[in-house]
Amino acid sequence: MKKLIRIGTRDSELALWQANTVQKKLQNLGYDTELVPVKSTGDLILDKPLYELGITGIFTKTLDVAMINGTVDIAVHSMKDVPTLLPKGIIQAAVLKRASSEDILVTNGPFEVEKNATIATGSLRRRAQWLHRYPHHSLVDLRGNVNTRLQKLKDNNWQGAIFAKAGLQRIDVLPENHTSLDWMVPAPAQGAMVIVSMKNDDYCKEATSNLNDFDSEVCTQIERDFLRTLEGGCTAPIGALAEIIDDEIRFKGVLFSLDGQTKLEIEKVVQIDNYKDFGAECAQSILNNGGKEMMRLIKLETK
Ligand SMILES: NCc1[nH]cc(CCC(=O)O)c1CC(=O)O
Repeated sequence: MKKLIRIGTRDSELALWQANTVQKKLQNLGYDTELVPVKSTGDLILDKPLYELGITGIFTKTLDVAMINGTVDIAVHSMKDVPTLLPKGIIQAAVLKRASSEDILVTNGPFEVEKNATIATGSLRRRAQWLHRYPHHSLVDLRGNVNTRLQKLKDNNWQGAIFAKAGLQRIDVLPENHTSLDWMVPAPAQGAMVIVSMKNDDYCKEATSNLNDFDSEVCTQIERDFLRTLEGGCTAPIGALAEIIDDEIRFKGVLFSLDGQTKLEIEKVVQIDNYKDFGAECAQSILNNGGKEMMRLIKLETK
């Protein structure tokens, strides 16, 4: 029997673009769909850095509740915003083909890294990696959706702000004045969109399975296993990127101290067939080589 699939989404322009994309793909497959935008806590509290709020899943919780209450059937998220442990009863139904995973610096006019500079970002991971490379720079916090952040950059006397390239490309606001930060390790699953559904909803699971991209699923799983094994529910400067090249997966994972001074890093290659425990093993190796102590300090400092 044909059912209406109600697609839950945040109401930012980027979230709506992503949910719209999923809606179109499902409609092309013959499914009936409807978009249901909701406001998330993460979009309402904008005056504090994310890590200070101490809530994981701040962008996804409202939609989890809507799905459990049955007011929406599926939800579309930027996968990097989704906690590594999903609430009971909710499953990852599909990972869409990943876009660019890269971080970029959007600049306010000409910019030379040698000089003193003020760079804006709300992310511990971006902040730590920036300070590791440019210890003489100052960093300021920057929150809000993509358009708000672009506007704040224009309104302030900062030299630049850091963004995920995929987010700017999706809503077509990538400014000309940007530089690629190919040395920065992205957030686990950056650039990937995920659809979640209820575990017992066979109709939606079947419908959305058509949208899954296996390579993106494998790479994001490795990155998120790495994250889950390292952080155990807290927020830390962690980057991870897995890429499939021929029949191999190349992985790079990093853990930084909050001030960016200490960096633990792993780079490893694995055959695709052996990907299952790979992310967790890479994290274990970091934990055994100084990572445990570093995570303990990060937890103390972000409390
Ligand atoms: N936390 C905000 C967020 N979540 C997903 C994206 C961009 C899209 C993506 O990475 O998939 C962004 C914006 C940014 O980091 O600049």
